[in-house]
Amino acid sequence: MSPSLHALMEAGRLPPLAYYFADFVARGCGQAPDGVFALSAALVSARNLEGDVCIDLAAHAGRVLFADDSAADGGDNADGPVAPALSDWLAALRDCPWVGAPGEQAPLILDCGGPSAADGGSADAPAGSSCRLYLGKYWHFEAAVAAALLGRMQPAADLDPERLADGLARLFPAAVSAGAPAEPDWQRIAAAIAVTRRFAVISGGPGTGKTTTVVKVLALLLEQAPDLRIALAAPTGKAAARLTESIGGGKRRIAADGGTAESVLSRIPEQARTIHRLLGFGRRGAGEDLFQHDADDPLSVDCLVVDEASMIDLPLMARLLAALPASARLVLLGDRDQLASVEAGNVLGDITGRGQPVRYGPAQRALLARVGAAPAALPAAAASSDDDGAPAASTPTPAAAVALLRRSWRFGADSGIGALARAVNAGDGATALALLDDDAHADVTRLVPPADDLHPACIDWAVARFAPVLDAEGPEAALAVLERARVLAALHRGPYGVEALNARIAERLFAEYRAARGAAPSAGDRDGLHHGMPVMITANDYEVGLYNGDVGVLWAEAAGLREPQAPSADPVLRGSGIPAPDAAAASGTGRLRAHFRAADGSLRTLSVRQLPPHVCAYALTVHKSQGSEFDEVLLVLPPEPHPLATRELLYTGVTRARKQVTVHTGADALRQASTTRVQRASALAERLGWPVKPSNTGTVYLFD
Ligand SMILES: Nc1ncnc2c1ncn2[C@@H]1O[C@H](COP(=O)(O)OP(=O)(O)OP(=O)(O)O)[C@@H](O)[C@H]1O
Repeated sequence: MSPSLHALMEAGRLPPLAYYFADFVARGCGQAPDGVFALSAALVSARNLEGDVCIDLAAHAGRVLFADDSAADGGDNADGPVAPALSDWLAALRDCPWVGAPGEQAPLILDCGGPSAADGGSADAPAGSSCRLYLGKYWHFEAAVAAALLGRMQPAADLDPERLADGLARLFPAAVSAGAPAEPDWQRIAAAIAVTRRFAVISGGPGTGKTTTVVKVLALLLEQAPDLRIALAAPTGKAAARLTESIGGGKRRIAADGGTAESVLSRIPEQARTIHRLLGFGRRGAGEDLFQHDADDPLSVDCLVVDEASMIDLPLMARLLAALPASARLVLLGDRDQLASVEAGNVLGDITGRGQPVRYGPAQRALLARVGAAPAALPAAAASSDDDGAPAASTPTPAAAVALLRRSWRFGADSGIGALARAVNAGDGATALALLDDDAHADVTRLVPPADDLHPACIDWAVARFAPVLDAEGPEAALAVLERARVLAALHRGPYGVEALNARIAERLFAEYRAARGAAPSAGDRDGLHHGMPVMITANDYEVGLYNGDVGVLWAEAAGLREPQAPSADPVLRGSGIPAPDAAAASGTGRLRAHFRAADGSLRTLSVRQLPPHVCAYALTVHKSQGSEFDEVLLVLPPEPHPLATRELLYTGVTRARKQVTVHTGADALRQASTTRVQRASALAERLGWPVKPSNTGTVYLFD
């Protein structure tokens, strides 16, 4: 007999949230607690927590669910519940009043309207093979995002093509921005797409010039419409700060080149905000983020630019689009090959076709040629032979809104990081391994882990980079030191996870500080916090104004020392490697305060008692590192292949490094990660009109 949902939860194979949701809805509509409906609800909820927007029933029908990943048989554990055959499953779901049809309000929604990723959309697939089951509100999020984007897919009206062609020629002079003679100027093409369309995505790897291009896009738009109201946003405070900095840099470069009038440049804003701040301080209602701006109170903007779009999850994208007036332009910047958002969805990946080649039809190519942005014949990557004979596209395909930047200006031909990122992105584990192991590239190295433990050099690496934080002159300088290097890991738990890494790094730093000075660094009065420690916020706090992913540093006001104490008996504090502060001793030292860099670059200071939920951040998960870059990165993967160590994770981790990356990995683990792709179930790509295909190779980048 297969275990009950309750037993699965107790065994850690079903998240409690998924169990309680399934139990609640099954009871609510009078279904058996372990019946098909409860099982379906538990599966949808559990998959949603893992990032899927829906489940494709055909992909699960007849299979063991909630298999034990840690089982010796590799997870194919026969004692899990088995999903019904597809036809039985559909009949049971259709029989249940709490399973709604598309558009209805219900806890679960069954949508059999689209093609299925599981069967590749073949015409002779069995009936029902295209059925997806959603948590009700996620169906509505997905439908709303698709509708809002499809509503913006037509080319922009009211453009002066001659003025645009002139502006493109000024801002993208061929000698500067085209690379090798045969290579099209992708930045110019991207700019032309973004200006001529109401919705555009500019996707590219690190240093491919996304921000450089978008500043020129804004200049071109302002040359067309001087009163355009522009807003800049990013998903995290860190990403917003970087966007602010890059936009400022881009404006200065244009000013130096004289590409446009000073009066135009002065109207390009530099200040980027977090999406949460842009939408207005919200509150949490019924477990959801609610914002001031929505469809009833839309944003006062004509053009919104959002950076790091790969980090935007489906619910946030739905809320952002709801608050954006239908007439406003939207330009998304990001890297479609990076990891998807932490929460459910792979919005940028879906919008850009899940790694499929981007092919422009005749209408798009004619438009680009008209504004002088397309060479007479775009190469195969941009123009497909199979659309040559197609009728002029009256229905725009989503590819028309997507521009891929393929040349990195940051990583030259001799850059190991660039070559490594390219190899990983192409799924070429053998080349990636060779790059890490040969001596030709000093900027990429590998630490070969011992069989069953972390290589001790990992902790040495971190201590060498973080010890200077404790000697910094103040919190500003400490943040600057912290921003230079980071340990990134694939996992949370176990010897290779961020929890253990943080504990070991903190313990060593603490011990070395005490050995050198005869006193421990100042500690806070809770949670093992101490002077010089980086912290990352893990939940949005609208009142305090700190958001998930923000990183700050704890700093004792009068960089205080106190007497060493015995290690804590408290398991939480013991886990952090920090002795428990005794209140009297702590009060005699400098008071610990937390400092964060605001989006405008200034420092925000608050007491540790005001800190929203947070974790120690010497080591971060790769997911949490999105939107940040560091000079040096140590990327810790488990020595053996692991399902969470994927190509997207490896690529994202490697490309967080600007100057040096060290990868802690076994050879098989690296090869396997390079070929394992993240597949999140969703129908957004198909809703937007992309053909149903599993994602294939990542974007290929050209280097100097
Ligand atoms: N066409 C170009 N010619 C010369 N240098 C360029 C060009 N485009 C971008 N660069 C330079 O490359 C660097 C990266 O550009 P930019 O910041 O715009 O890239 P990005 O894709 O936004 O980077 P990030 O990975 O930080 O998001 C900048 O120093 C910029 O000046």
